[in-house]
Amino acid sequence: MADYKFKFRSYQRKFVRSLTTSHGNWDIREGIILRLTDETGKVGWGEIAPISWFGSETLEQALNFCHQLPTEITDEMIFSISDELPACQFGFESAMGEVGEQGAGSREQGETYLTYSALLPAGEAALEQWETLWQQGYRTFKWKIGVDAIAQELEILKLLVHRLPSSAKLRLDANGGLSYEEANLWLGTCDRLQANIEFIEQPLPVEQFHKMLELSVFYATAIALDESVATLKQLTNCYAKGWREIFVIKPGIVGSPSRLCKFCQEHEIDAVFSSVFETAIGRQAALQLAAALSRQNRAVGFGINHFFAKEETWLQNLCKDL
Ligand SMILES: O=C(O)CCC(=O)c1ccccc1C(=O)O
Ligand SMILES: [Mg+2]
Repeated sequence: MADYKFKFRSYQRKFVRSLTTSHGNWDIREGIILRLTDETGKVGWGEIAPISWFGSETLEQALNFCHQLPTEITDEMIFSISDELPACQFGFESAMGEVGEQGAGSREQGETYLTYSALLPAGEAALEQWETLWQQGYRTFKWKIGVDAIAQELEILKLLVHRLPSSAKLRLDANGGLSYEEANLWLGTCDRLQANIEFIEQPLPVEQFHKMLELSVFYATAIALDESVATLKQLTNCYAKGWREIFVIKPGIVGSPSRLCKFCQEHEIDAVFSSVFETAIGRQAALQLAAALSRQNRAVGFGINHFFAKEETWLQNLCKDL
């Protein structure tokens, strides 16, 4: 049983280009950095980076939770954080894990074996951007769909597939923004293209799970659930209802890392780990989980650095002040 001194601070970070999805534009990432210090003075950092439009708690709920905690907390308190606050479960539990770690370096290891998927800008800009990312070494790309008119997007897809080297893999992410007819059109097109389309991510809204299950049987192109499995409770539910294609796991919002590990060890799911646009603190903890739990060589969706300015020192300054 350990006691920790607890401190936190909220942050705001502007994207250099907005993240455009079928939900609209996202321009500023807001989150919370937290610090736990044990009796011996060992420090662990954690990050709470909710995405409420995706199914996690809101930043306000996370801040309220942090404010009502005492300045001294125990691991019991951390393990009893409500399932309604999945991003908080991740932030506190990963900070606690860091305090308990054996020494620097141990956590860096697994990450070197991961391959990364780069997020392309939505729309036509993808046709230009992929090349820079290819030169940086990326071989898997993700493009957002369901943003513009479908006819226009299907044209861009054909151009993109034509231009990408044949060894590249492409993921299409609809963020739940397609109608059933559009989903059929996308999946049918992907089946016919005979290109390296790795999967279509979350074609339909969360409520239409059974339709996605049908589509996953009907088409050869794989489907990955994302919004449908945003939290561990949803993930467990979709698995129980028979989902056996791909699961996108965003460690930053899925909930308790230890319960996620337990689930992944009990069920051999095909998982793709993905970023929530967290800072280096959350990213480190998320990638550690990805390295431990990834199977089937799925690239992790953490190739998102080009959405932020380079050489950012604000995080170090924030940590120094905390
Ligand atoms: O998964 C990736 O490759 C990049 C991350 C990403 O797309 C994303 C980032 C923040 C919020 C939602 C999403 C998403 O997958 O829909
Ligand atoms: Mg997605």
